[in-house]
Amino acid sequence: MTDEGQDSNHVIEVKGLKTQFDDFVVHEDLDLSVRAGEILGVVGGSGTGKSVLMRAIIGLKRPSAGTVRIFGEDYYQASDKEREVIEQRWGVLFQGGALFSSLTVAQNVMAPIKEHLNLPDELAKDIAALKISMSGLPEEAGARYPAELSGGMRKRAGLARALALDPEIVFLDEPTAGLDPIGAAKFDELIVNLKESLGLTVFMVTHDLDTLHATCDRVAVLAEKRVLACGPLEEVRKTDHPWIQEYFSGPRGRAALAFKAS
Ligand SMILES: Nc1ncnc2c1ncn2[C@@H]1O[C@H](COP(=O)(O)OP(=O)(O)OP(=O)(O)O)[C@@H](O)[C@H]1O
Repeated sequence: MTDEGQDSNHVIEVKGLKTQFDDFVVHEDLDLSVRAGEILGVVGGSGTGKSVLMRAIIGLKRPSAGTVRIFGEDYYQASDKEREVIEQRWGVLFQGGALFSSLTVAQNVMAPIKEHLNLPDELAKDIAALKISMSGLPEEAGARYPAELSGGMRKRAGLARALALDPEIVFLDEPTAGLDPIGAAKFDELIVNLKESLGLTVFMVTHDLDTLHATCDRVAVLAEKRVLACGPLEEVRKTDHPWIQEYFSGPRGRAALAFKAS
């Protein structure tokens, strides 16, 4: 079951995607669309290719077949200049934050601003401070180095950097992995607030069932090299597939559902 169809409201459209490492095929004939303003959660068993899919969409893993359209543009057919324009319209939070360890949080957030926008230092600093605050970090966190932050703070710092250029799409790779349940729930809340206040589209790879319930408008399940089901969680969880049944209706899936209902 997928509810893809044609929709001019799609900001990401992946069609017939094939990715591989030498002879090892990760995705084959994969279709997926992401609608403007939604939070789409991508789930699937370990090694099903969630991260590789995200990397294929953001230009870090060239597909061997298929198309990736972002904002209506064919990303892999675009010129370098066109690609640069597209890339400035998204932000990425990699697992672990991927911050520069030798830079402070503020300098990390300023890095994309300085690289892409020709702004005076003072203005870049003010923008960085705003993004740090939007990500729920105290002002003084800007002066700290990544190693001096807790895991949850590092995620927020990574998010501040992902928001640096006022993106329309944010890609999140397992944003709540490694956070305690309270920290994870707060991060979920932050993502939903940012989506609502900024109109962000969010593409999120996650294993976290509570996050899926708390944040996602739709869920895409990766299995058998493609998107096996995509739609609202209540519909996807009814799909008759062993992994989907195990994942959503196993003990942890039932607990997440009960938590949501409480
Ligand atoms: N650089 C690489 N070279 C070779 N194989 C790779 C590379 N990156 C990923 N793979 C393989 O591609 C497959 C999909 O990897 P990917 O990291 O996307 O899985 P995933 O669904 O995100 O897994 P997990 O939930 O465990 O993080 C895996 O079998 C992995 O070993």
